[in-house]
Amino acid sequence: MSTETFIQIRRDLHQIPELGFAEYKTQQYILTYLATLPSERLHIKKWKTGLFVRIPGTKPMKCIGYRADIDGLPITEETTYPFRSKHEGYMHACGHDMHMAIALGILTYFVHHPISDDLLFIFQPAEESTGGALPMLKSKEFNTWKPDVIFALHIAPEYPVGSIATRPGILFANTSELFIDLMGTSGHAARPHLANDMAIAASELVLQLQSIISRNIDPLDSAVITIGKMSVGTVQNIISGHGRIEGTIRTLSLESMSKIKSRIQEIVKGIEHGFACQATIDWGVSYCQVNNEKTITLDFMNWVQNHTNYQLIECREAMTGEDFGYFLQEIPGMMFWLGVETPYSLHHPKIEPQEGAIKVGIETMTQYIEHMSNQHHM
Ligand SMILES: CC(=O)N[C@@H](CCC[C@H](N)C(=O)O)C(=O)O
Repeated sequence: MSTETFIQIRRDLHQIPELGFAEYKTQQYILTYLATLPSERLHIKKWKTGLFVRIPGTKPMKCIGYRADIDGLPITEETTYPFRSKHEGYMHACGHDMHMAIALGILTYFVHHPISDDLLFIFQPAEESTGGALPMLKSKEFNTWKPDVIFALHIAPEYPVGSIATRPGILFANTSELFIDLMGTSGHAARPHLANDMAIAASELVLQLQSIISRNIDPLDSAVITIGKMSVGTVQNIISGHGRIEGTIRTLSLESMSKIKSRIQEIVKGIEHGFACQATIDWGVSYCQVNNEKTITLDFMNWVQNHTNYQLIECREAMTGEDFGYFLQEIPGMMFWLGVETPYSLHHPKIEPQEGAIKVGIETMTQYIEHMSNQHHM
């Protein structure tokens, strides 16, 4: 099967982005594609809007897992593509369309080229929001087919096509969402002394939160607090009695995560006192860090360097989050960045990953899986 097939698959999937646990068309698209492959080689289990696909090996000694995330983002697309999203307000802006096309390319190769070991492909919902990895990992379906080793990749706008970047140990950060509601008293814009304005309290809170990273965290231990959304008020001449900020916390250590959370609680208490308002904090969803298993990662890195024409980059940790970290807590394995060079970042409405990377992803993983399987059958 040629790479063009998987480029087309990526373009088809690009047009139907769906949010976490609502990936109905995406799941159906993958199932329809799988139905074109020899059915005796495939065992398929649906899990919510995701899928597990197992390819039995000829003489299995282990099961090798490969995971692709499948959800899109609530972003209005601004690319120049003729195959833009048909779902207004939603976009594959984090490359999950590429991830799925590559996974289907690897899967298709092994349907036609059997290896000794069993393979498990995981099409995982909701990476961008509430996290599909943890419940998928706990599911009966997963546990009957649990792999012994697991891999995944993520596209990387900052690296050239033909490059692969990774490192042993932490690759992606710990994350926690952050939602804070502030309750004051609304009122007439001309009578501020009779109201309690949460626009001022929320603004002050956002600024104070920024001091945590610079003043409370060890400068050698990176952390991020980003407030991505702030909402107050209804119209310009009504004082807002409610303010809400929504953000995310990223840390490389769990100590920094708990330090940040306790500082946020203290600062929010200060805002309550200072502005005579009531506040609630909701920590939302947390992801654990992506911690690449050392031996497997070094073997993969050596193999890329010595057996492919691709460029291996030993990269630094990133403050991005990935619930693939939960798979790596239970199963040894690793994740890597796949270069797709584009000037726009992940989650940008204009991001156009270079499709040449699809071939790189498929070739790298098919050949490495074959190497891994042969190595242990000698
Ligand atoms: C690869 C990537 O961009 N992942 C997301 C996932 C984080 C979701 C999480 N619920 C949060 O925002 O805290 C990211 O934003 O890094």
